[in-house]
Amino acid sequence: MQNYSLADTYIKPLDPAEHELALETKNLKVFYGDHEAIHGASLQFERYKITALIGASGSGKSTFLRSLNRMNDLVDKARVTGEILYRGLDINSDKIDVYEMRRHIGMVFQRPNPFAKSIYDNITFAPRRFGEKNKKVLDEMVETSLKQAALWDQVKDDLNQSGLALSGGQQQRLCIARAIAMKPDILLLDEPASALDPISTSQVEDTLLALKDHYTIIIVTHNMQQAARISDYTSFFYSGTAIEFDETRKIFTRPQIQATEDYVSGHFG
Ligand SMILES: Nc1ncnc2c1ncn2[C@@H]1O[C@H](COP(=O)(O)OP(=O)(O)OP(=O)(O)O)[C@@H](O)[C@H]1O
Repeated sequence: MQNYSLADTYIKPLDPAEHELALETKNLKVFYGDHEAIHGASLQFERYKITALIGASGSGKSTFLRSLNRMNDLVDKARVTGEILYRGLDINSDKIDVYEMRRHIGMVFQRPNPFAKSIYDNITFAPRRFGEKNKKVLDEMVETSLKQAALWDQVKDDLNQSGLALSGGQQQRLCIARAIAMKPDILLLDEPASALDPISTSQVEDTLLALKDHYTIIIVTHNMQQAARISDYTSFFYSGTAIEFDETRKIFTRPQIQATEDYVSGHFG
């Protein structure tokens, strides 16, 4: 594989006067033991937009994404430095209540992972744990989040069926519904469609496009067409560095950096 300079980067700045920011990282580094997997990423994420993180396997996309709601806290030997600014707070600080923060910054994983419970219980599990007991409120929450995840019409007649009885695409939309039941501001998705067939993938993409009205979405994807189809901004990661960040149409038509150009045009390596 050709070696590209990690110093050669282009990160388009988003002027906060014109672009409301939902989240921003400043010099974010992630270490696994002595290995520095992310080399000081400073990226901005605009509110109510979809930002795609692309790059070859091992370039650090998932590591970066996981750090945005401190999932790396759960990874042995992982250490994160730098700032992750959300509503003026650095969520990487020791003073942050991580469980409370994750209500605002939710995550959906690569493989659909519904609980072995009913559809209703999948969605109400976390809200009940956070103290919501009112049946009417919970019912509304189930209906709203299933509607937002474009699953309501398919499951409304049997909310007691097991989440595991749904198709893969439906399970992933149930996981999205479960994540948005907590009304987060930001949804992090790590290759949410990679385990799905093309029809389910397209349904999940439609769901994400519809969710953009209410949520800021940051998505890791290996699928270049998917990034081009659904995202407003794209960041290209190479060897632990956010090499380029710009509007998606620019990344795919006129990238500033050779490594990005080679990656998006399939001439990488
Ligand atoms: N739990 C871990 N422990 C140690 N090293 C890790 C761990 N997770 C990831 N890494 C290392 O960090 C680097 C970035 O990996 P990461 O999984 O973030 O890349 P990625 O771009 O998401 O890859 P993929 O597209 O294959 O998921 C790699 O060198 C990887 O080996």
